[in-house]
Amino acid sequence: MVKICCIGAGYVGGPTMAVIALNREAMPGKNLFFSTNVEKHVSEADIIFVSVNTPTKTRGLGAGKAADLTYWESAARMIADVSKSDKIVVEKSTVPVKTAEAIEKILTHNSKGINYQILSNPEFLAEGTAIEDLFSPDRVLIGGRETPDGQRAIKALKDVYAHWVPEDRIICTNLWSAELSKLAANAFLAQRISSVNAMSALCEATGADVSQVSHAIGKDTRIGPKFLNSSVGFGGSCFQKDILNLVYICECNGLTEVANYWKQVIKVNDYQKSRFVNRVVSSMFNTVSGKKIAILGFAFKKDTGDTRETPAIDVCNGLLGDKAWLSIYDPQVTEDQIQRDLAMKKFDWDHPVHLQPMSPTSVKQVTVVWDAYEATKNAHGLCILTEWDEFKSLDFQRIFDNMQKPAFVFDGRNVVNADKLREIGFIVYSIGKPLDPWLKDMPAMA
Ligand SMILES: NC(=O)C1=CN([C@@H]2O[C@H](COP(=O)(O)OP(=O)(O)OC[C@H]3O[C@@H](n4cnc5c(N)ncnc54)[C@H](O)[C@@H]3O)[C@@H](O)[C@H]2O)C=CC1
Ligand SMILES: O=C(O)[C@H]1O[C@H](OP(=O)(O)OP(=O)(O)OC[C@H]2O[C@@H](n3ccc(=O)[nH]c3=O)[C@H](O)[C@@H]2O)[C@H](O)[C@@H](O)[C@@H]1O
Repeated sequence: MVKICCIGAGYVGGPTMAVIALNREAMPGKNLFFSTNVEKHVSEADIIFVSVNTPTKTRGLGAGKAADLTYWESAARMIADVSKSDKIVVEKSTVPVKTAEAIEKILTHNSKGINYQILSNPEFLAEGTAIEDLFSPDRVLIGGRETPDGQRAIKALKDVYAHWVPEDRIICTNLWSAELSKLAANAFLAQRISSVNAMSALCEATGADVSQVSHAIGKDTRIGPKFLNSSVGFGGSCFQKDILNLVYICECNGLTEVANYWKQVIKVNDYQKSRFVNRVVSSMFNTVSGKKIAILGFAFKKDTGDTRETPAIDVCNGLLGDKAWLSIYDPQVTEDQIQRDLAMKKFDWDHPVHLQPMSPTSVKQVTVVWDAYEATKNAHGLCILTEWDEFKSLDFQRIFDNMQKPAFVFDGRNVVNADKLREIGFIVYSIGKPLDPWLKDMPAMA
């Protein structure tokens, strides 16, 4: 029986190993172990997955763009140190194109006669749907060397997935295609959101409604309906990181135009967040200084407590920069996390916790509460930054009664019924929707 070990038990490594284990034995649970004795398990394994962090570099060459492969390299060196038999090493982390070549060099230069085959097997799961995505993936991608040994390694990994994934969904390619396809998939997905968000600004300027536009274009089977929801901006641990990485690789290959093309996806995302902040401030008489503003939702999307690169961080920091007082409510994010996020430097979050900066001093204009009604009490405005279902069924009359007047709602996820809220008396801004008369007269966006 093939023995599998995974280095890195985070969002990707943990669920991936659980699903592989569940699909191999009649008695699931007896074949899945979590251990810190990494040397022992690596030396016993036939196939070693590596799903450690690959954050954006914060210092040195390529800072702010290139992937930091420190954790990957240390995993590879450890594999080289402890291995006594041939190994298949699987890149599960998202890595720059050609990483396999670097890993191969580290392993073979320390090989003691052991044969290593490196495979690229990127992961496409999304958070909140990880188990469904792993059980029923659109595709599994395996890249390897085009040598007989490389092809044998591909077959060995294919056999692992073939326990539950139909064969026609397992795509085998060369190494570089597999590595690049992961970056390309995330870049295309993020590009769709930036495209619809760019349209949202034009919708506001013209009286078009972005939901109607999305619906109309999504009906074209060549475009398709998914991933066309306008928002305050995309977040999450990977879209920005992977596009920056792609941009860096293009630049290193002298492809400036291609790099600039993809950079624009991030620029539009940043524009969308600052556009939202500008809307809030300009609507409220051009100042939010000393005003209480409720923030409903802090996670980067609903059904997760994950705040990595959440647009809420930039929106909150933008409002704090204008001296607002924020009262934040998210059903799954803790006060400690929010305080850390608002004080942390860009990209520091994507390192193992023990390597992150010590607990920062808390931002004093921020309070975190466990109830949307508490958050909105006496507030001048409320901003919806995550599309939690519970925000749709809030008692907005009660909220209105307890807010300062005029009372503003800024819906960054298009979750509330703007007409109903206007009937109650709110001034409502919904991303990409025809503007409230109040907002029409306010200064145009930067
Ligand atoms: N989060 C997601 O939804 C997806 C992430 N990815 C990619 O997968 C990779 C991992 O991402 P996540 O699982 O989200 O990260 P994570 O931060 O949740 O997990 C990584 C884990 O690796 C551990 N680690 C780091 N160095 C180690 C070492 N030398 N030995 C043992 N453990 C070590 C860390 O302590 C951490 O627990 C990244 O490259 C990411 O881009 C790919 C698809 C989806
Ligand atoms: O490489 C990764 O880490 C993963 O990144 C994303 O998954 P994830 O970040 O978990 O979440 P998504 O559902 O893709 O959402 C990302 C962001 O885009 C936003 N979004 C999504 C869809 C949409 O129509 N509009 C929109 O603004 C979400 O609110 C969220 O902030 C991809 O969907 C996964 O395929 C990929 O494996």
